[in-house]
Amino acid sequence: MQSFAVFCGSAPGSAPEYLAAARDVGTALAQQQRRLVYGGGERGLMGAVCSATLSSGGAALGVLPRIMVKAPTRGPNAAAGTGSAEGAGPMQLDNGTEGTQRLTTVLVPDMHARKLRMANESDAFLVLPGGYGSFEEAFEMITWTQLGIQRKPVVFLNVNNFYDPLLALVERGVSEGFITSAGRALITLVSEADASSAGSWGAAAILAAEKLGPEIQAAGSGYWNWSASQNGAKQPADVTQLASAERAVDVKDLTFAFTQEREPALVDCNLSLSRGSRCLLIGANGAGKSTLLRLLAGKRLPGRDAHVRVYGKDVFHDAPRGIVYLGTEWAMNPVVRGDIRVSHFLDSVGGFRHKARRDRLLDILDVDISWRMHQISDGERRRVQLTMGLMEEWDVLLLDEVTVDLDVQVRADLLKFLRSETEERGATIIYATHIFDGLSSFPTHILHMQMGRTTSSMPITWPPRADGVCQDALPVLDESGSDADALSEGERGTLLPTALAWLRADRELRIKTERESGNVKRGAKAGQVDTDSETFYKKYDYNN
Ligand SMILES: Nc1ncnc2c1ncn2[C@@H]1O[C@H](COP(=O)(O)OP(=O)(O)OP(=O)(O)O)[C@@H](O)[C@H]1O
Repeated sequence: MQSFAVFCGSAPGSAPEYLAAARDVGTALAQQQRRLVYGGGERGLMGAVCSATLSSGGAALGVLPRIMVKAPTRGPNAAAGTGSAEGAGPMQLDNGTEGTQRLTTVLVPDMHARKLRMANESDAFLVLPGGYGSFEEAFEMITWTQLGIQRKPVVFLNVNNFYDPLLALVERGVSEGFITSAGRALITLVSEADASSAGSWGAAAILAAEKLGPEIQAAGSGYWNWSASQNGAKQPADVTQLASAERAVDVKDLTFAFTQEREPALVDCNLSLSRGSRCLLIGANGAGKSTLLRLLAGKRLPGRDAHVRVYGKDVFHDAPRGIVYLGTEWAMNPVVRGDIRVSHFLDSVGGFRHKARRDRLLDILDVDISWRMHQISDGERRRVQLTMGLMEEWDVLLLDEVTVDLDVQVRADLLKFLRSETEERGATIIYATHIFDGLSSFPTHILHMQMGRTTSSMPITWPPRADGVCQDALPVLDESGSDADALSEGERGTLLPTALAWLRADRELRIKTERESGNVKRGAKAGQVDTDSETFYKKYDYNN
C-alpha cells in the first residue's frame, strides 16, 4: 500500500495524546515512504499529521474544498481562496519553502468531490479521533467497500479509547442483525497495546491496514458490480455515476492496428487517471500518442474486447458525454479556412447558451469576434478552435498538440485556465505535446509512450514523488555524469531533460530492434541508398 488517507479532527482535542498520535501517524507514513492523503487543513490533528509527514521528509496530498481556503498572502496561489479559518493557509498553498514542495494541495468544488478524490488517491483509510466530519468520512468509506464500489480497509486508531463507544455501536448493529459479520470485518481498531508493540500509533495503523487490505480483497467484490449492469438489470443512474466516477479514464492492455497488414500502432497500452488529473503524453514522433487520444475520443474503433472507458463507460459502445478532443487536423478543413465570421462559428457551437464561459475564453484567448476565418493567422485560427472547443463544460479534454502555434502569453493564460478547470470542476486533461517550455508545473501526471507502448502501468505522478514511489519508469539518475540517456541530480523533476532522456532511449531502442531484425528503416543507411536521380545519373553520366 503506497497511499494512506487520514481522516481526523480539525480540532486538536482536549488531551495531548490526540495530537501526539496524529504526529505519530504523519511520521510513520514518511518513515515507511507512504504518501499521506488528508483533508488539506492546517489546524488541529489534520495540520499535525501533515506537518509531521513533511518534517520527516514525506510527501502529502491535501484535498480541500475551495470555500475552506484561507486566502494566502504570498506565493503562487495568493488569493486562490475565499477565506475560512477552517482551511489551509499560506503553509499549504505556498510552494516556495522546502517542506511544501513535497505537499500538493488540490482545491475541489465541494465536500463530495473531496471525499471522492481522497478515496481515489488512497489504498487505505486511517481514522484518528475527530468529530462528525471524521465519522461521516469513515463510514462512507466503509459503506463504499461494503457495497463493492471500492475494496479498501478502514482502520480506527483507538487513542484514549476514543472509539470504544463506536465499536460498541457497530457490535450492536451486528447483534441486532443490521450489520453482517462480513460487514463487521471491513473495519479494524488498533489499541494502545498494538501501538506499543508496533512502536507507534502510526506503525500499528499501517500494519493493521496492510493485514486487513488483502483479506477484504480476497473476500470478494461487495454486494453489486457497480460499473456494469448485472443480468441486464439497470443500476440507478446516480449510483452508477458514483462508482464509475472513481476512474475518469481507464485504458487496459489496449492494442490497435490501423490495418491487418501493418504492425499495431498501439500495443498493450495502459492509462488510468482519477478525476482532476492533468496528464502529459510524452513520446517520439510516431510513438502512438495521437492514436491513443483518438481512440479515447471514440474516433477510431478498436477490437470488441478493448477496454477503453471514460467515467466507467465504454467510449465506443456506450459513449459518455463530456469528452472533447482538440487536434491539429481541424485547421486543415477548408470550411475552417473559408470566408466565415468568427461570431458565426461561435454561435454554431452554442456560444449564446454558454455566455459566461464564452466571454471568459474570448478574453483568455484574445479573440476578436469580427475576424474572418480566411483572413487570420494559423495561431489566431487555433485560438478560435480552442474558444469553440472549450466553451461547453467538458469532463475529459484530449489535447493533441493544439497549443504549438499559440504565442507564449496566450499559451500561459490558457494553461492557467485549464488548470483551474481541473481543480474547480474536477475535469480531466490528457495532453500530447512536444513543447515542454513553461509546462513543468502543469501536469499532475506524465506518461511515456515508446514505440506504441506505455512504459508504465500507471502514469507517473508529477512532480516526481520525493519518496521515490511510482518512479521506476523515469529516466535513471546518472551518478557519473557520462550517460547521455540519464538525468543529472539537478535535472530530476524537470520536464524537458526527462523527455529528452526518454526520447534518446527510445531512438536507441528502435535502432537496436531494427538492427537485430536486419531491417534498418530510417536514416541515411550509408552506402545503401541511392536517390532516383543518383541512380539515373550513375547510369547515364559518361564522365564516370
Ligand atoms: N492513418 C494511419 N494509417 C496507418 N498508420 C498510421 C495512421 N496514422 C498513424 N499511423 C501510424 O501509427 C503510429 C503512431 O502514430 P501516431 O500519430 O499515433 O503517433 P504520435 O505519437 O502522435 O506522433 P507525433 O508526435 O508525430 O504526432 C505511427 O507509426 C504511424 O505511422
